[in-house]
Amino acid sequence: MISFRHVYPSCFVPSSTRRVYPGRGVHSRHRCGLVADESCLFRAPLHKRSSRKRAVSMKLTENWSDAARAMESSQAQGWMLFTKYEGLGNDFILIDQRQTPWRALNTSQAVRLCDRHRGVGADGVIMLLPATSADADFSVRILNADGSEPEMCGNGIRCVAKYVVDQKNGFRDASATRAGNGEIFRIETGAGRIQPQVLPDGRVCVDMGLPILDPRQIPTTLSASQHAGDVRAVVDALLDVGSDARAGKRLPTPPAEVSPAAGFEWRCTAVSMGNPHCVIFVNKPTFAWIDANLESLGPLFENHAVFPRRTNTEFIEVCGPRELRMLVWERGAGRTMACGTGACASVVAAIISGRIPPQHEKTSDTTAADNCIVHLPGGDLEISWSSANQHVYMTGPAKFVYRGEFVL
Ligand SMILES: N[C@@H](CCC[C@H](N)C(=O)O)C(=O)O
Repeated sequence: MISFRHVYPSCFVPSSTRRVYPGRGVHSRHRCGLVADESCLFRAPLHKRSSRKRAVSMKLTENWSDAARAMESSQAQGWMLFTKYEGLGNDFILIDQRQTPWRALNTSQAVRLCDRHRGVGADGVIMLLPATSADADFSVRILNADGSEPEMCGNGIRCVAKYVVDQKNGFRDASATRAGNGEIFRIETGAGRIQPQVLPDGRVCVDMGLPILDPRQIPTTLSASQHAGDVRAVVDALLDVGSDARAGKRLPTPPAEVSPAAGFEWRCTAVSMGNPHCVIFVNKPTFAWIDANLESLGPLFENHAVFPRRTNTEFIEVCGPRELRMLVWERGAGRTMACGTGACASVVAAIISGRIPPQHEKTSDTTAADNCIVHLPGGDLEISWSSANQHVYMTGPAKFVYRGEFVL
């Protein structure tokens, strides 16, 4: 027996007082907030024009076989089933098209679905699709909240792996921490094959592959300044952001203790984890100032001319010998509570720039790695950079939020 819990009115927050970070559950201006203790069906017709039609109708069910039947008949009428997952508050609408091919979402449909006021609300949409080669289990296509298509998404891959494990169990207890049996999934992404594994403690460890440091492949027009192993990398390159009059007007004057106060010259280390990242190391007061001004500052980095495919930007305070604190402005999604590829890129940047001493030389010992904890607004990620195969591994949680269906 599934019990349901109304979250209205606690989730009904007037837009003027809404928190910067969106809620993890059903979150809407409409009186629709309803979260099940174990699971919840949420039916959201996303009509373009009439705001009245946008009102969300709930469809409650007491068991999952009823739900599955209801979903099947709904699909025949054009309703599409989705499942919402979150990894440290970075939230995604998963659409499983492995068995039931459906047309791919286009940019404007993804934008409408991700809209936190008029849609379901998420940082991105992830479509699970059949594999295109024999050495993969399935593939994913990812869309950012602005409809653009990134190559990779670390938190999203953890969510997808957890989804596949929960789905095998019919989503019973999906919202509880469900132990994995260590099965490794081989997932094709725009950044190559990525391998997540759901661990016995329910967290997901992802082999994120090799970091890319060659500026042409990131891509950035910033010049490589330093050797990192065999390649030349962009390390602490000078980047002018916010000093021109138009940009300057949008930024409040930083207090004296803020490090880039002189002309807004930032030091940037560029790393790709399949998608581009610009990592900026700052001191504690600067970190606080950036947090207060991220909405003005973030787009200036994201759209800077030196990043021809735009960039994700991480602001990092080194807060311990092997600990980083991170704020992120994501390409195509803005401020998010966490970014898995960003945390991996930041650890690589901290090591190649000498801010974190490497623990190991290259070795054939597969257990040797440089380990680091990254504190993000949504929680912590464990990142380790293997000294044996130079792959980066990311470990963190992924949680079921609710299931629902939409028509577009
Ligand atoms: N949040 C993600 C990254 C999603 C893609 C990114 N916005 C991009 O455009 O590259 C993560 O956890 O890695």
